[in-house]
Amino acid sequence: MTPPLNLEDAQTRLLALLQPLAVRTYPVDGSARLYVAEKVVARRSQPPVDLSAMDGYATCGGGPWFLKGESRAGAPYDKLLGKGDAVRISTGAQMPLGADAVLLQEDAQVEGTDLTANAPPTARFIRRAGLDFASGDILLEPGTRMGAAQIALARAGGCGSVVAHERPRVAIIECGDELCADPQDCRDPQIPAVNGAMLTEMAREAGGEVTATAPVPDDADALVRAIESQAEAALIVISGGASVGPHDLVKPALEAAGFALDFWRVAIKPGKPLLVATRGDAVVLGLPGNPVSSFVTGFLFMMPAIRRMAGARDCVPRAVPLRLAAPVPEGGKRREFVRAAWTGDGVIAADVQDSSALRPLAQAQVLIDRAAGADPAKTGTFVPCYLLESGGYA
Ligand SMILES: Nc1nc2c(c(=O)[nH]1)N[C@H]1C(S)=C(S)[C@@H](COP(=O)(O)OP(=O)(O)OC[C@H]3O[C@@H](n4cnc5c(N)ncnc54)[C@H](O)[C@@H]3O)O[C@H]1N2
Ligand code: MOO
Repeated sequence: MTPPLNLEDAQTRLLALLQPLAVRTYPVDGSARLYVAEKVVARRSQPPVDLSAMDGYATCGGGPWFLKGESRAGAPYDKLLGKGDAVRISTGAQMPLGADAVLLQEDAQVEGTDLTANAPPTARFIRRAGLDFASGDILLEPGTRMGAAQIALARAGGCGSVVAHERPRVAIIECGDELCADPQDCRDPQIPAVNGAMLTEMAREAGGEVTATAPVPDDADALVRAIESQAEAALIVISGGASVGPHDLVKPALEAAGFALDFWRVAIKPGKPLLVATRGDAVVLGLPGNPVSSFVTGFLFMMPAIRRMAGARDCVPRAVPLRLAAPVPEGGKRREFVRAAWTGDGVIAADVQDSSALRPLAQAQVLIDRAAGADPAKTGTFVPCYLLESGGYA
């Protein structure tokens, strides 16, 4: 048996098997979780003209001023202001020609058409044309993930569509005789199947278009049939049966279906018995069945694999240093991904780190990356952490 790979080598091997998918044009409003394949370029400037950043008065020169009219958002005042002139102005309304400052409404005194100030007007409240971007600027680089802010930016730039990679088709197969599809109708010794639903969410978050099958029994033929039925998928993810027991059938089933093993086992905890196999262009990712092992390997391997096919610039999660709010013991034999909760004061590792324990996982905001054999770390130490809500994709 070859020794387990280290994490980065295993991720590199998996990603090298996959290519970004074809590109097409998508309406910008439907582009969430896609990765742009071509630069998104501004077709207009933002703001297109100088605007007021506050409600108040656009003024020209020192006061007092004579109020000549109003500039509202969408309805500008279209005459030139001379010294001593002012107009009422709203946030987002165009600065009239000749105006050089904005007087805050709170600092203004108005009597009829006479305006005086308790504090001087300032040019700081003018939002200059092109402050955000100018026409022709690159708004989004290829490989950027479309999300709420990116959709807003592309729209602001006058773009109605983006060119992005197709969503990778991902098939998720969970296996085990003990698994029951309906969590409400599950009698001992059956257990509710959780990994399929969990990995489906994670795969969608990474940009995949997911098909999940009902749990497959621990039977090599049934598993082969399930794999063959998903032959259209760019990535087949199998959860469970990846270990060494007599009912751990994934490896033999894959061999029977003509897949070649690329690698098996990675030196991480949880998640050691991960496997990758290929047949032609088809790639199978076999994740260990313990739910937390499936989650962690889904996070470290499945999501990056999907991002790679979806054309992401950065595929693997990125760690950020966070402060320990409680000490952690020395690292074990394998590099460990420790479930931890974020408090205002820092991160606290959960007491229970068993790879079957879903409660500490669901209460965690981060995974602390603990090197094998790391020294014990005290409160206040900064440790590398992966943020779970963003899929570790910063
Ligand atoms: N002799 C050895 N035994 C084990 C080793 C080893 O090296 N030598 N590795 C252990 C490690 S580490 C892991 S992780 C597990 C992974 O095993 P499998 O991938 O074969 O997973 P299963 O045996 O199928 O299931 C493990 C556990 O998780 C539950 N499970 C599985 N799938 C689901 C699901 N979809 N939803 C909910 N729960 C699920 C299953 O009932 C088991 O309790 O192997 C160790 N053993
Ligand atoms: O690697 Mo297993 O995932 O330790 O439980």
